[in-house]
Amino acid sequence: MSYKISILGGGSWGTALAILLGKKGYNIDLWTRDKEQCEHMNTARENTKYLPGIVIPNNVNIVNDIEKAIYKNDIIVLAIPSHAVRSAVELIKNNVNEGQVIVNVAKGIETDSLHRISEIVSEVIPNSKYAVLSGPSHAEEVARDMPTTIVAASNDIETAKYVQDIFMTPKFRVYTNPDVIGVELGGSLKNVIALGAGISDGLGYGDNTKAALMNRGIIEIARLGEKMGANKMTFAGLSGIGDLIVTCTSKHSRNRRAGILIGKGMKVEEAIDSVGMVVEGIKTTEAAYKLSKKYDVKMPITEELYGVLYDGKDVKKSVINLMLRDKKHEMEDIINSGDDIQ
Ligand SMILES: NC(=O)C1=CN([C@@H]2O[C@H](COP(=O)(O)OP(=O)(O)OC[C@H]3O[C@@H](n4cnc5c(N)ncnc54)[C@H](O)[C@@H]3O)[C@@H](O)[C@H]2O)C=CC1
Ligand SMILES: O=C(CO)COP(=O)(O)O
Repeated sequence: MSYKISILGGGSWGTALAILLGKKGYNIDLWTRDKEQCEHMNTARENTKYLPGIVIPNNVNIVNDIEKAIYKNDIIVLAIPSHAVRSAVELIKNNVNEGQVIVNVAKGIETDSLHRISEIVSEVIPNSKYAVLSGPSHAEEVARDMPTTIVAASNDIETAKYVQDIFMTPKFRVYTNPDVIGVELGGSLKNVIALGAGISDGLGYGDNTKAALMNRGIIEIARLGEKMGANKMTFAGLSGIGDLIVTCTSKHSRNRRAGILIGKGMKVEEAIDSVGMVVEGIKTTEAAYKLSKKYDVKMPITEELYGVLYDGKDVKKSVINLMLRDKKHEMEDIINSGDDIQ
C-alpha cells in the first residue's frame, strides 16, 4: 500500500524521515519555512546544513508552501522544534481534514502552559487523530539505514498500528504503545538528563558518574510520569530508558554536546550557538522543573540542572549537592516515589 506523507520541518529529523519513507516508495512533501533552503534541497537533493552527504530520493518534494505540503496527504508529521509546534499547527488547522493523522516526532514540553505536544494539538485542532513517534533514533543513523527501533503511541490503538505500518521497514522497527503521556514525557525528559551526562563528560568525570545520572535520571522521570498519569513501565521501554541511553552516550546528541561545552565552562547561550541545532533539553529543563513543583515530585537532578542553566549555579556545587543528599534505601526510594525514607 502506498501513502502520501507530509513532513513539516526540514531539519535533521524531518529530512531523515523523508529519506526513510521516500526510500519506501511513498510520495513525500517535506515543508521547510526557509525558501532558500527549499530551493537548494530540491536542486542539490541534499540537506547540506543538517545531513550533508546523504541523497534525498526524487519522490521527496521539498515545498515552501505549508498548505500545499499537507493537501490531501494521509499523515502529517510534525518534525519541528517543540517550541514552534503550536505556531505550525495554527498555520494548518483550517486545512487538516478528518482522515489525516497528525504524527508528532518533536520532543519537548511547552514552557508556559506546561503542555505536552498532544495537548497542544488537541487544543488547536480538537478531535484530530494523533500519534507520537519516539525512541532512540538519531537522524544521522536513520538516514544511513542503520537498524533502529522506535515506538508509536496513540490513545487509539488502530491509529498507532496505522503509523506502525507506514513507518516500518527492515531497518526501522516500530512498536506500538497506548501510553501517549508516558511516551511523550520519556522522549522530552531524557534530554534534561542528557544535558547532565554531557556536563559530566565536560567536567572530565567517567562512566560511573554517567551511569549514576542515567539510572537516577530515569527514576525521577518515571516518578513524575506516574504522577502525571503515565504507565510507569513505559519508562522501561524504547521511549524511556532506550532513548535515555542513546542521548546520554551518542556523539550525535545535541543535548549531550551542549552539556559537554557547559561542563567545560562555556556559557549556556554560547553552547547552544556552538551546537547550531535545536537543543531541546534547555527549555525542557525549565518545564520539567516547573512540573516537579506543580506535581510535588522530587527530581533532584532536574532541580540542580535548572540551577546551573537558569541561575548560574556552579556545576561542581551541584554535583556535591547530589552526592550529599539524605541517605536513602534504594528500593524504598523507587517504590515510595522519593519520599525521605532512610
Ligand atoms: N535530530 C534527531 O536525531 C532527532 C530529533 N528529534 C526531535 O525532532 C525535533 C526537530 O529536531 P531536529 O530536526 O533535530 O532540529 P534541527 O535543529 O536539525 O532543525 C530544526 C528545523 O526546524 C526549523 N524551524 C525552527 N523554528 C521553526 C519554526 N518556528 N517554524 C518552522 N520551522 C522551524 C529550522 O529551520 C530547521 O529546519 C526536535 O524536537 C528534536 O528533539 C527527535 C528524534 C531524533
Ligand atoms: O532524541 C534524539 C535521539 O533519539 C535526539 O537527541 P538530541 O536532540 O540530543 O540529538
